[in-house]
Amino acid sequence: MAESSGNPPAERIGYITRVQSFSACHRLHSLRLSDEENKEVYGKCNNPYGHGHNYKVEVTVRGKIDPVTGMVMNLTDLKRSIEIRTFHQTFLLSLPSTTENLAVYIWDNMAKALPASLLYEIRIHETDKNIVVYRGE
Ligand SMILES: Nc1nc2c(c(=O)[nH]1)N=C([C@H](O)[C@H](O)COP(=O)(O)OP(=O)(O)OP(=O)(O)O)CN2
Ligand SMILES: [Zn+2]
Repeated sequence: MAESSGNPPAERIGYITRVQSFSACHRLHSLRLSDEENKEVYGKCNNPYGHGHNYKVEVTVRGKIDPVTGMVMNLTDLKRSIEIRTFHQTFLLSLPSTTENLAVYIWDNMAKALPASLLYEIRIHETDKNIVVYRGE
């Protein structure tokens, strides 16, 4: 890539994303609702036998593109952080296993693994049509 001469380039902000897939079975159920209320709220997804999804999780970090390395962060390091922090643990079932709660859970784990303020977004594809985004708010 050609480099221009003159003033140094302005600070550039980039977003980089690593995708991780996994399969899991779940049942939507809240311990704070009665059996009847659970059926009412979650419908077929409250079936006691559960059902499975092929989840696709996108972890996006946001940061300055280092002028020397050309990277926001090394994607190989991001990959390792995701593998270590996120998917070798069991999702706590004290909460309903919605994709929203899963996104918050993954956010909280990734926040422990990444440099402060880099983590930008967790995006989960529960199915091709159901997508949840969490940005730590
Ligand atoms: N706000 C949320 N709503 C629902 C969630 C969730 O995580 N957050 N999850 C589900 C279920 O997990 C369910 O598996 C999804 O059901 P559905 O949308 O019916 O998905 P299908 O693939 O069966 O739908 P098709 O459109 O027929 O392909 C429900 N709600
Ligand atoms: Zn489901």
